[in-house]
Amino acid sequence: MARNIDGTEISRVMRAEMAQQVAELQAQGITPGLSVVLVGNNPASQAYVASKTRACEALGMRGQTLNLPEDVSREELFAVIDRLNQDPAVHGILVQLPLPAHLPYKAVLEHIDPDKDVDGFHPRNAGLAFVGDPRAFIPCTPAGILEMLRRENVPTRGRHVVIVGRSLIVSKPLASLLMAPGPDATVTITHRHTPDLASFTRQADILIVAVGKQNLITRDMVKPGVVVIDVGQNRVDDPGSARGFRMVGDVDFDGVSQVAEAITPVPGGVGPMTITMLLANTLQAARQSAQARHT
Ligand SMILES: Nc1nc(=O)c2c([nH]1)NC[C@@H]1CN(c3ccc(C(=O)N[C@@H](CCC(=O)O)C(=O)O)cc3)C=[N+]21
Repeated sequence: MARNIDGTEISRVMRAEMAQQVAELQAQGITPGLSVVLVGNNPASQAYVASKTRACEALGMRGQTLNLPEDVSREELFAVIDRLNQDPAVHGILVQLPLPAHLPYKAVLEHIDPDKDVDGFHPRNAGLAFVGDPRAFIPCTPAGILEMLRRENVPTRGRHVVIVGRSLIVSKPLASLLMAPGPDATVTITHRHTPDLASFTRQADILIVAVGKQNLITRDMVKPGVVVIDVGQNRVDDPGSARGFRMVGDVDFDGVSQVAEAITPVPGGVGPMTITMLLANTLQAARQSAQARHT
């Protein structure tokens, strides 16, 4: 039976460490602040944004949400971002994705000051991360997965990591981080056009799944002893539960647990770690802005 990798518990430890660092900054007169821009009223996005700002406040940081109407124009959204870019009390800016179709999300992400881009989605940060420059903000989900592997003593050197999915937000930065000196993994990325997915996933020493499809990975598709990281966040109807739904990942947890060495649950795995790394990036942004003012 697989060991559970508990993202909630790792997050609790990391957030306690960070609360201490926030207190130290506050003693210097700096309160780290995150502003989240939410366009429209998608219930899942509203829930994620609320948990991000709540996590900020629990650490003694400022968490602010700017909720803009679904039909906001590109110019109005840019003006809001300009204002946050210029506000010295705002250290981190996050524009919640996905955006409505009429808004060009790449141009929007490029409009954020790269020094406040705590998501790490601005091309400058993506490029810095790609070349291994420590000044980059690392996207929160990849950073959270690396931190989990490190803290759970999962070796990566020379191991075959198979990543299912090719997203800009998770898979591409994660592949580049895992193959870099340090982690030293051998990395394969598969995606919707990869024939015979199982022939790849069965080779994985570490299998990372970031697609958004319930039960994509079943027990027959993994090698005994594999470490499985499930990035999926899928809602399934559950009329008996308080919210009317429950969260599941992309992996058939019960089946794959029979053969895996370790596995991250959903909820309580990668999700909380993503939020923890967002807090870490906001703290880093606040520290760097303090340093910039002293030089
Ligand atoms: N600019 C931007 N940055 C993001 O980082 C970003 C985004 N847009 N858009 C959407 C995705 C999704 N995402 C999640 C983070 C944590 C949980 C999380 O903590 N989930 C809980 C369960 C949540 C529940 O039960 O409702 C868990 O896995 O334990 C979920 C989803 C960040 N995203």
